[in-house]
Amino acid sequence: MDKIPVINFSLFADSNVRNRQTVVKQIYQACHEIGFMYLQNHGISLDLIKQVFSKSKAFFNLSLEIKQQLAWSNEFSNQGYVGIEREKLDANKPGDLKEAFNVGRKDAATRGRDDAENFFVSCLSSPAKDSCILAFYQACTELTHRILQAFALALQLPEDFFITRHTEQNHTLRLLHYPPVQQLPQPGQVRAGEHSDYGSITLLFQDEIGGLEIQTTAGQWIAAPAIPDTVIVNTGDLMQRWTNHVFCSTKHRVIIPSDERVKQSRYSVAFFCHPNDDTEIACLESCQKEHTPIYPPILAGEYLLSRLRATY
Ligand SMILES: O=C(O)CCC(=O)C(=O)O
Ligand SMILES: [Fe+2]
Repeated sequence: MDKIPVINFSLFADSNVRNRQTVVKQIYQACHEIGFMYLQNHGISLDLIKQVFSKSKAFFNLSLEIKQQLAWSNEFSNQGYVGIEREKLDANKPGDLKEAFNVGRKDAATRGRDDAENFFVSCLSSPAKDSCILAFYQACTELTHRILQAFALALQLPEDFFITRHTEQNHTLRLLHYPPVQQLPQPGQVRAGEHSDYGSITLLFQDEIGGLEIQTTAGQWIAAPAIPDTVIVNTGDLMQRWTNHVFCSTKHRVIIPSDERVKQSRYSVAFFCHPNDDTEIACLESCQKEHTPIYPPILAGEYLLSRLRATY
């Protein structure tokens, strides 16, 4: 598959079992062959998405000083502001030309929140305090649950198999801003370095600027432009481990536009869906037909921490 499929997700809620089964098959094929898809009729209100983008713009417009008061401080909470060039999604390349703000739901005590972060939570300018951002977090959680249901059916598992392992809301909602590129980038520097995502599924909403590319199994980079009224869904590394590569976690990156758009900001919003920390990610039985387990079992929480440590 060298094209990202567009799937009408409303049919998954259809009372007609055949229609439902058709969507499940399309999702299986997309995850198996390319690891990315566009979902139409995903159920998240366009108005809410617009509001989130405008809150994001307002936040990134704040002074660096204010944003730094909300700085990301450790991989345990994985929350807060990440400045330009701080993160290297591709560890071998210069830092990414982007800034980000991570919003999580994780209970403070279980992730060892320190005093600085208590300050962050109480800070009024924090998007993590915003009701529209929290409503969006909830809407994304619900959408990922419906997708996880389809995944379970696609893999011949009980319908609630993945949902019951995603109850802690360990997910991270990430606002992203790629500022206009005014200076010559360092060699190999891009807006977001080549990487695959760490968790089970990612939802991605983007503006019209473009630059997102994904790598096909043949090694070719193809553009993944915004398609109105759709959300991009991709499978992450934990899902790839769980399914023994039946579902693939595909490399992607955000390049610097080679035209006038280089002078414009790009905004996107990603929702990284993660299993409960104590979920053992061990190769699913229904995924052992083609080959024996590729990876040893690992706990989801430990895996995520190791990946975050490697990128900051
Ligand atoms: O901004 C985008 O379009 C992609 C961002 C991304 O891949 C990520 O943050 O993992
Ligand atoms: Fe990504």
